[in-house]
Order: sequence, then structure tokens, then C-alpha cells
Amino acid sequence: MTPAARYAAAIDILDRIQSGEVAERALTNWARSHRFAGSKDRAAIRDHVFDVLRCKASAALAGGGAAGRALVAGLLRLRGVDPATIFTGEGFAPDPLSEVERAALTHALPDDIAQLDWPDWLRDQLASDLGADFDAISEAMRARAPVFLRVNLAKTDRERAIAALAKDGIEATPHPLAATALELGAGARRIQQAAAYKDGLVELQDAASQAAIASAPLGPGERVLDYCAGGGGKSLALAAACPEALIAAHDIDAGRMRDLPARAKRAGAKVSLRAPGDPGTGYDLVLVDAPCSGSGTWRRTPDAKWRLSAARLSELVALQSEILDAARGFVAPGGRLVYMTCSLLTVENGAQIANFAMRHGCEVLSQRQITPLSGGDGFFVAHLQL
Ligand SMILES: C[S@@+](CC[C@H](N)C(=O)[O-])C[C@H]1O[C@@H](n2cnc3c(N)ncnc32)[C@H](O)[C@@H]1O
Repeated sequence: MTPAARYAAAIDILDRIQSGEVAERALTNWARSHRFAGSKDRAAIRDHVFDVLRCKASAALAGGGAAGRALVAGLLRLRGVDPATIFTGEGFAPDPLSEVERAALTHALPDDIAQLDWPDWLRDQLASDLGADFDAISEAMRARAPVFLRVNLAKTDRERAIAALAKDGIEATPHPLAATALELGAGARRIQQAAAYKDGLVELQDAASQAAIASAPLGPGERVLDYCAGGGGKSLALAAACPEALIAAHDIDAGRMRDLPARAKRAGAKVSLRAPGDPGTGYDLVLVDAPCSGSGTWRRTPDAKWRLSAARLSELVALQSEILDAARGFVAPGGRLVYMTCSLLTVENGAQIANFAMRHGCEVLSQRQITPLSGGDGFFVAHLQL
């Protein structure tokens, strides 16, 4: 496909998303009905769609409308590319711009246009929560997120992992957020085919998650429960950080942990699985990586940004509070609770923890809000002494 034809495909897919289809499904359905598109085409089209979704409101303003054509033309304009060079109508390129469309592309844009790319109902809350960093974070959230790896210290070290990745043509550099973090450059898309990945020397994990795990040092023989383990990313990171700790993984949905045994085998990690509703008790440390808005990860899942509602956020806050109360019961006397979210919102983070500490009269040992200004996702971690 030509570069312009890929934009035409993105317009088609954006129209489907704008009419209510979930982004991933719209991309899959498009690929199924356009079998001629190769993997490079599909990757480029996906990038265009996600680039627009990250900046959907500002692209709509710049392009003069909310349909796929206006969104793509608006994004090109925001990037300093003349949309007329893509909308040529030649081959499979989008049809030429009409006069009305051209006129819509000329009006002036506000200086603080990045602030538009938050849901309207959430903007003031985020502005208040993020304070002086609001503008810079608004801008950062409109760019693609880097790809990060966690070096599996149980099998290798950072320098050897970098050398192993280089053999497969993948460029990796240490990232300051965590001692285990590598940021990928050229070749990042091939990571799952790389020997270093297949051999468990590295895992895909955001640098901010790695920093949060590094803040929870474990001792040999300590009993740890990863209460909301999901796919097990945090369990594996804990096991790599302290192979002598006894890690148990639990999730209310056993299906979410389906791949964990295979991932643990590849990583050479020992993680025992608990049945849903039977997490066990008497743990030295209970980790709650809670279900949340995901607002810190919206660079990777921009569709979710526009789908979150105020009602859903309230439900999540109530669920986090219930989960924390339940998790408290699994901690041994004198043990610790570590709470994490990939959210930027105080209501899910600092306020959630302050309420919990007040309800149960426990001490907040530390808390940290990581933002995309550090390079990784937005992430929150708090340590509580019970
Ligand atoms: C943010 S995800 C966890 C991600 C995971 N820790 C990782 O690193 O890949 C939150 C998880 O909490 C689980 N969950 C939701 N409600 C729960 C509950 N009441 N008790 C335990 N787990 C729950 C969800 O099934 C989901 O897998």
C-alpha cells in the first residue's frame, strides 16, 4: 500500500470507531476484509489510528470535524504536513479535499490545544490533580509511548541483555526510572521474535511499573501475595528481584492468570497460583495492583480515554476501596500492604490511600506518583504498614 492509501484505510477505521466500534475490533475487522494488506501496512495503519485517537479532540478542531477525513486532515495539520499532499485522490489515496474541508483547515488554533485531548468531564479534575505539570503532561500524553523491557536479573544483567538484543538487531538503552529498565529503539517491533525475549532474559514491562516494584524490597523467605495478579507482570518482577521470596499470585478471574505458568517457566521464576477467592493469609507483603481508570497508560490505549465515564470511574474507586479492605485481611500482623495503580488521578491514588489509612488507622510509609514526564506511564505506588 502507498503511504496515502494507508491514511485512507485509517480514515475508514476511524469512521467505524466514531460510530461506536471499539478500536481493536475495528482494526481487526478492517484487516479481515482487506487481506491484501501486509503486516507493515497494518502496523502503519494502526499507528495512524492511534496517533489520531491520542489527539482526537485537537485533531477534530484542527480538521474541522469529527469524521475520519477531518480527523486525519487535522492530525496532519497539527504535525505541520499539508493535508493536500495526502488527500490527492490518486490511486487509493483519500479523495481531494473539498472547498469546505480546505476552509475548515485554515482557522487559528489555541496555544493550549493539548489540554483539549482529555475527556471534557475529567479535564478540571486532572488540572487540579497534576497542578503545575498539567500542561506538560497533557502534551506528553499525545505522543507514542516508548517500548520498555525489564531485564530479568534472575537470568542476566543489563549489559548482557543489551548485547543479546543487539544480536537480533534491536537497539536498547538503560532508562533512569529503574535499574532493570531498558528503552527500545530501532527494531522494537521485533522484540517477541528476539532470542533474548524467548529465552526469558527480558520481559515487556513499563519502566514506571518497574520503578514501583523496585520500591518494595523483599527479603529471602518472605511470603508475598500478588492479590490482583492479572497476567502476572508484577509477580514475575517481584520473583526476579528476590528469587528466595515465596510469591503467590491470585486474581478474581483465573483466566487472567492463564499465561502466568508459561511466562514464569520462561523467566525461570517460581510463582504459585491461588484459586480465585482463596488467596491464603499471613503474608508479609500483600500487593494490590488495582483495577483502575488506566489514565496513566492512555498513550498506549487512547480509545479507553474517550470511553471512560464519570460513572465508571466512581465504580472503580468503590471497587479499589473494597479490594483494599479485603487485602488487609491477608496481611500478617506487622506486615505491609503495597497499593499500585496505573492512574494519574488523586481519587484513585492519594485520596484512596488516605481514606484507607483513616478507616483502619494504619501508617502510610511512602507514596509516589510517577508521571509520563519521567518517560514511562503514569503510575502510583503507596506502602502501608499494617
Ligand atoms: C491492573 S490489573 C492487574 C495487572 C497485573 N498485576 C499485571 O502486572 O499484569 C487488575 C486485576 O485485578 C483483578 N481484579 C478485579 N477485581 C478483583 C478482586 N475483587 N479481587 C482480586 N482481583 C481483582 C482483575 O481481574 C485484573 O486482572
